[in-house]
Amino acid sequence: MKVSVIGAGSWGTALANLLASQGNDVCMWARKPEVCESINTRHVNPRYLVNSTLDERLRASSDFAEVLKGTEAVVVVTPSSILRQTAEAIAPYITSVTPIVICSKGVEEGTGLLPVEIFEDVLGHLGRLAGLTGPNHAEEVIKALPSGTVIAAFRLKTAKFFQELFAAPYFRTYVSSDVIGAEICAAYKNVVAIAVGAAYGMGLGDNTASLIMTRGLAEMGRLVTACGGNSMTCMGLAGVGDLEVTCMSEHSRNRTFGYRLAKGTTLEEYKAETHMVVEGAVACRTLHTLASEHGVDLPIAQAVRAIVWEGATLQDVAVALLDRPLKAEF
Ligand SMILES: NC(=O)C1=CN([C@@H]2O[C@H](COP(=O)(O)OP(=O)(O)OC[C@H]3O[C@@H](n4cnc5c(N)ncnc54)[C@H](O)[C@@H]3O)[C@@H](O)[C@H]2O)C=CC1
Ligand SMILES: O=C(CO)COP(=O)(O)O
Repeated sequence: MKVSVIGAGSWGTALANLLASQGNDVCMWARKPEVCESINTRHVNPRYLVNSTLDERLRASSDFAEVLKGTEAVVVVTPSSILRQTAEAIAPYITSVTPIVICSKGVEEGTGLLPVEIFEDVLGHLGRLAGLTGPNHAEEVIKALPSGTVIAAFRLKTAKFFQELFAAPYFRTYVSSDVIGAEICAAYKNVVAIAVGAAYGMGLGDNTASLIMTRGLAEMGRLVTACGGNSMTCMGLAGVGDLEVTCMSEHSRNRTFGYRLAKGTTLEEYKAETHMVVEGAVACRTLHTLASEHGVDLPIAQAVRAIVWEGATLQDVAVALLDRPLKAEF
């Protein structure tokens, strides 16, 4: 199948490589021509996953027309902050029924829209849209280490289309009809991972990490339910699965950023050092829009927001969180 992957960061590269290795005709869009040149000639992405040799059949271009010519499926893997501009950029080159799966994790600033909703807003035709999310660090998928993921779509046929497309011996794909739940979990777990990383950075222990993860999961469930999603999604790969890997893995940018934050590194310094997105740093702000709209209290997300964007100290925020009124667990 002719597949277009939009975005050549770590996750775009790993997914494009997976699809090419399964025999698909894959062309990946990268912003920088030198990245395309390196992928096409040396089969290496010079900026992300630099130690991996990519499938020789994988091609790259910085020209949307070339990448999307004759495409039968589009895989979007840009940072969530540019999803709207990505949807607008691909619009002239796709048909009104081309299936699109969005693999980015986040919530739109200002509107509170989820990735699939942003694409619906720009391109219409909700039925051909899907979201892919789960505990999937690119660093492990590129090495073909077994992973599982969830493909959520409002239309089962679309979810099954992408389930078949991505399925590989080491990549197990599940379908779900809960797009809202899956995409809220995806955005939310990154925020909790920053809090866990920060706790470790402050010298706190595994009990603290577990407390943050479990109460973070409770917050996630409240928001998913309030927004019309299925709270059971929080118990699956998109929820607790991804929460666990992002809070605990050495590969997690969000967890590492939280750790470094506690040691005095700012968001700008961390991003300049790694060239990588830290989606949770934005999501702690954008999720607030959704939470306020639905009257949901999110103390952990609020704490992360106060530290990252409002200059609060970790110490003060930790004390305030622990000082909240005592209550029943559920
Ligand atoms: N890295 C991972 O293991 C996973 C990442 N994701 C999600 O996938 C999305 C992409 O993440 P990564 O691939 O990790 O990102 P990354 O940090 O590895 O790379 C970001 C990519 O976006 C490009 N980019 C940045 N600003 C841009 C702009 N204004 N216009 C066009 N391109 C721009 C960069 O050049 C780079 O190719 C995020 O939403 C992330 O949460 C989801 C699952 C796993
Ligand atoms: O979404 C991810 C794993 O599923 C990636 O998380 P990080 O951005 O924290 O690395």
